[in-house]
Amino acid sequence: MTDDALLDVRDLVVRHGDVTAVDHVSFTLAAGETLALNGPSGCGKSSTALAVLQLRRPDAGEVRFEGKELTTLTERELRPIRPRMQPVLQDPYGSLSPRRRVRDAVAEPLKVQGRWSADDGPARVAELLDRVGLDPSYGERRPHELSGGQCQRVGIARALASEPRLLVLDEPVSALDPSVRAGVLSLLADLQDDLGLGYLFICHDRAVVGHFADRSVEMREGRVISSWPPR
Ligand SMILES: Nc1ncnc2c1ncn2[C@@H]1O[C@H](COP(=O)(O)OP(=O)(O)OP(=O)(O)O)[C@@H](O)[C@H]1O
Repeated sequence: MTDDALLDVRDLVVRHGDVTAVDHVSFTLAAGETLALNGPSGCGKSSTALAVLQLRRPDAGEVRFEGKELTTLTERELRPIRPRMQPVLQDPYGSLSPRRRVRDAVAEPLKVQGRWSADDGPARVAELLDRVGLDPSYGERRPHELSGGQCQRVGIARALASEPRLLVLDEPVSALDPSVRAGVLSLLADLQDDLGLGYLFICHDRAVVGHFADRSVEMREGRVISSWPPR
């Protein structure tokens, strides 16, 4: 176990009925680093991501985040930790409520976590939108009034509202037009530089992985079959 790891996953196992989706997977991730989970459809990437986030409790193994073992914690004990590890999902529209304005989607984590005040809450939302490259006037829009790339930026702003240390990015650019992918990846790189975030970056596209990740592990049928650079 490495002391300076932001995330240290050991022998993770996730079963869906008879299917072992994740079969003794181990990896570490440091703050400020991007680790890609790469591999074909069905190899267990999303199951790994959900188990890291404790959105699906693993069947065995350890998930140590900021030095704390999460798999043995109760839901109540996890509550203060959850904001610090945030997912960003593939489908930018699906992760936002269609009826809710952008400003309310970004404000929600602040309100739920008791960090909202009428005095400075709206300014914080405007600042978060600006941080992801959106004019604060976009706060008045609803998801269907945004492009896919803008919508994904809102998803990132919403994740940042929780002041996370780790983003679990599950195919964050796969649903986007090739022409807007580079912009979103470059935003993620800037945010990582500025905030020292760790990224667990799930991606099936090797070209994107090679360009964006510091390290990668390749999965097949629930197992890690290789890692780059080699250990
Ligand atoms: N909720 C579930 N119930 C039953 N089986 C599941 C469930 N989720 C995943 N699986 C199975 O577990 C295995 C791993 O799936 P998982 O979604 O983790 O892989 P993936 O690499 O993320 O695939 P994709 O890139 O298509 O999302 C697959 O065989 C899948 O069918």
